[in-house]
Amino acid sequence: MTPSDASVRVHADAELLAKSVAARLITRLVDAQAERGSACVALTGGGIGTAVLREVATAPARDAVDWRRLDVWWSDERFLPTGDAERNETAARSALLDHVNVDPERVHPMPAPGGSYGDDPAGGAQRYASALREAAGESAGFPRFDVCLLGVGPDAHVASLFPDHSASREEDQLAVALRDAPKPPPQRVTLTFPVLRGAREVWLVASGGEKADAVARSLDSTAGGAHVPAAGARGSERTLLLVDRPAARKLPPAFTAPSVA
Ligand SMILES: O=C(O)[C@H](O)[C@@H](O)[C@H](O)[C@H](O)COP(=O)(O)O
Repeated sequence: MTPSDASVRVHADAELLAKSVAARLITRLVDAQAERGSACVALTGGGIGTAVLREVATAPARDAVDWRRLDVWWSDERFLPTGDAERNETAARSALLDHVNVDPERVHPMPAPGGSYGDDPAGGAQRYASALREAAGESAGFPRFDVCLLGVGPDAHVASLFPDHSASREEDQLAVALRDAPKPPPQRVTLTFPVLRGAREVWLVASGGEKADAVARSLDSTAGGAHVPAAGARGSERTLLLVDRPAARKLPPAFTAPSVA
């Protein structure tokens, strides 16, 4: 299936961006549950990604989502002990998951050191890939996320897919380990592009002027995901680039008028 081109929404500042993405996420999950009886989301880490989850937790319409019928995955994780403050899982639980009635059996954190695979992130990546396959059943190969939420690094990385890293060129494994991530901590587990691109919708969320270059490069469909990961992250049905005005300042003028006041 041809990846979808990105549509851009610009909001005045980071707070309004986080609130807007939260409202959009609630509506998207409600629609998915109405259409298929359940919804499936992949969360990310980082400042704006976690801010979105905090806004979901306090949104008036929060409980329009049937939290018991939601499957929660992660697109990447820092390979740190469970409960470590630097884990994306820890941030997501604190921001949202501990405040809503999710089914613990349907929340799938990425592995931490000390599991059956020991302290090897590669073993953790293999374990997560097996969990993805088990959840999808034989036919699909891995779950199709209704929304794959991704932050964007200043180097245009998404999840833990960094420019020109071997993980960003991986097309067979569903999840891989890094031991040399440019963004600390160095040991990480990440989904690969085939899984991200299997999402119905990919949402790239970025705030702040330091992301302006990466945001502009993310629209370059000729760049290729290995060199510009944000340009390779596309949903099978829809891709949204959701940014605040500072992050949009290097986009073509047509995009920089805010979608809302
Ligand atoms: O583990 C991580 O750090 C994230 O998964 C990473 O991909 C993050 O989303 C981006 O680096 C943007 O982070 P900020 O929004 O904090 O800039």
